[in-house]
Amino acid sequence: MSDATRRVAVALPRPLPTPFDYRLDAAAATPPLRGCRLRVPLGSSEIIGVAMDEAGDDTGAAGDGATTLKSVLERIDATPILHGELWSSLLWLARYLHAPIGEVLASALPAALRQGAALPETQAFGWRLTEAGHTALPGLRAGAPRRFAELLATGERDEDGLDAQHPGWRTPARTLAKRGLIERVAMDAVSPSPATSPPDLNDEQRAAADAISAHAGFGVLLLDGVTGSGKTEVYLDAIARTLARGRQALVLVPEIGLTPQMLERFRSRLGVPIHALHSGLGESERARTWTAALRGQARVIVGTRSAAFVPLPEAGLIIVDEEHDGSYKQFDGIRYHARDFVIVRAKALGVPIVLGSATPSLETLHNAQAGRYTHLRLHHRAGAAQPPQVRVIDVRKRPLQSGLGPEALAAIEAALAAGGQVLVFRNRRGYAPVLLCHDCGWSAQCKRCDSPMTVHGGGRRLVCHHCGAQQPTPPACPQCASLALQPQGNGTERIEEFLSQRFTQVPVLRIDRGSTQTRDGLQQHLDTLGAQPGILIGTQMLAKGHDLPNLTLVVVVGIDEGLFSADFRSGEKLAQLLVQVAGRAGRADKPGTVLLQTHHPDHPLLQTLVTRGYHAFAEEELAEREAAIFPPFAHMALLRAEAKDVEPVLQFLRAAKARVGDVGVEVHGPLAAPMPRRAGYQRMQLILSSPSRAALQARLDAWVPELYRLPEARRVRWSLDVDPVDLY
Ligand SMILES: Nc1ncnc2c1ncn2[C@@H]1O[C@H](COP(=O)(O)OP(=O)(O)OP(=O)(O)O)[C@@H](O)[C@H]1O
Ligand SMILES: [Zn+2]
Repeated sequence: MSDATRRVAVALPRPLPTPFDYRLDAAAATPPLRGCRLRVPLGSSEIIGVAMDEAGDDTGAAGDGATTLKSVLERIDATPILHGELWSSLLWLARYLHAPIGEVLASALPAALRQGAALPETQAFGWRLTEAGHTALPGLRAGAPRRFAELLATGERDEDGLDAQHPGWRTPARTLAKRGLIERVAMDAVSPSPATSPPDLNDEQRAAADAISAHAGFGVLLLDGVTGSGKTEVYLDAIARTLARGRQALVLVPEIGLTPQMLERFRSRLGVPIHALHSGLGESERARTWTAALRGQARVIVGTRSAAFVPLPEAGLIIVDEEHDGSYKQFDGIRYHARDFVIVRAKALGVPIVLGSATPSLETLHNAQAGRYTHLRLHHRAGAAQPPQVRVIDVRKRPLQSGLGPEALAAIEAALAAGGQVLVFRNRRGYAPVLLCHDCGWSAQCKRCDSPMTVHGGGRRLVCHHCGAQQPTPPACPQCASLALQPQGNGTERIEEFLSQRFTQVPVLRIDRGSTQTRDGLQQHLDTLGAQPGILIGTQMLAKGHDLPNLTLVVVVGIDEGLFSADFRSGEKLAQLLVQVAGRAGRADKPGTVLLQTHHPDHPLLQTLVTRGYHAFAEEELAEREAAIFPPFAHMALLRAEAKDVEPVLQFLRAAKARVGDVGVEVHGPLAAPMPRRAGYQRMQLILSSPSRAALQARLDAWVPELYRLPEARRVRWSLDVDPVDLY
């Protein structure tokens, strides 16, 4: 190797335990190199990796191995795109999850950058009314140009926001610009121009907002406020103050919480462009937002799980809304928890982080009780709204029609007659959960999963919700040829069918993943309903984040299966869901009622929740978890493995188990996964558990590298999940 080359370790987006070494021309190796993307050969193809360090001297390897090192094909970035706090936090994440560093670094990058695209142009432009425009506005003829001018009169608008919220804005803009009534401006040249002013915060909101702003450095604050208590107003106040200090704010929201309405509320209140990051965006838009954050141009970033990876060079505040939400955990690939990761980032950045929820996770409540988090409470609904009245309805021996009892039907009728809207909540998509032969007992099972197929399309189709397999409903029973095939139980489709026949005078809308593919679709649905009386039937898509002022009745059906699930977190999840759904009712001046239909009216979870509330439930649940030594009183890691046959899975997990050792960590398994077969794969797992996070981490440090070397590992697909949220 000549003097003109250097050696560099490159992290590749592959399940490899360590980076690979490559050669790099000295001319291309000038620092700063660490955190720059490099195009390198791998096997017979090319791949984008990230330089792990400044290029080193290659003399140590000269002569022997060095000649076999392949050369870097291209250095993509002149300066690092991953550096500073984000770099060190990602390294921490890879160590904590015991995940390949190259995969962790790659998942922090938007797909376009991961594939080697150059950093995009990020200068944002917007439009504003000129002085001539202000003068001319009252005299403009009615029409699109006037409407656009009126919009700009409420404040400058950035082009991205216009594209998203006012498609078709360019034509009227051209007309107005020609007459000198509006002008195009670089967005960082404009000062915040809020179009709406905040309500007067009540005392609890004020105290919470002040407590957040009083935090100069790192601190975790739990904003624990009942549904409709005005948590969003507290966030907005804290973000406005962050912007005034010249700092960036990052807001994480659950997957279904990021609606155009929510973005518009932020934009109009804060008066700056809001940079949204979610899976509905195109790749180039995501890369642009990420890069704008890297350059400090994006001041407010609102995004779902993966927004936890945006660079924050001028960070001032991080907020996690609905911190208990399951969508913050990534379920495949790099299994990070966005909330937990941004807590680590906030600490490294030295900024406060707010975790908001009406139903905080038990982990978070436990941390607050231990004094690690500041606990801020909002006990009351904001404005004039009252808490909803919750009633448990015993439906044992009662006649049910598509799952609805007489009390629920009477209540729906009364609510509609009074001009209100009704939400019927059922957390099952499709027509019916099972297709059963009434003559021989046969039921339709997925061929590839240990699960029944769900009936869809009014009974015409069978769909597996686990692997996506589909088929037409058989005309007769495949086992006994009888024609007595009956859909059993009720999904949202069937409830919709029944209610739309029964209440013909009002709109009946079903909102679930089947009927509503996009966030905007959901909003369009809600817009068609407007304020008129009507019925919404929904899954958990409708459980949160929506403010429907006329919603006065919520009926919850089919919760009983959740009461008896084996998963240790199922009680917590059910309680959170019930409280969040109930929280949709009576959010404005009309009082709300919630009916919980059940065959188990005396179940302790329901009793505690209804008579004493979520926090009393959480206390009891925490006591049980402590007694059983479950999280948050223990820390877990799950080793999952799957293959077409069960034998190699067992061999791998047994070999892995034999190498754990027994210091400070308990190992359970190999156990079948709760769904032992899925999409044709046999699935099993080992559970590692320890009261000490440090002890568990120390064990994993030694153990995981060994797993890569096990010969048995080659015959299975395996993955490690640190802090699993469910055991599937
Ligand atoms: N101080 C206030 N005075 C009057 N109205 C308020 C005040 N704060 C909030 N509101 C209104 O109360 C409603 C609920 O507020 P917000 O959406 O902020 O609640 P939230 O706690 O985030 O709700 P959830 O967790 O249930 O989604 C909104 O319509 C909001 O405009
Ligand atoms: Zn299946």
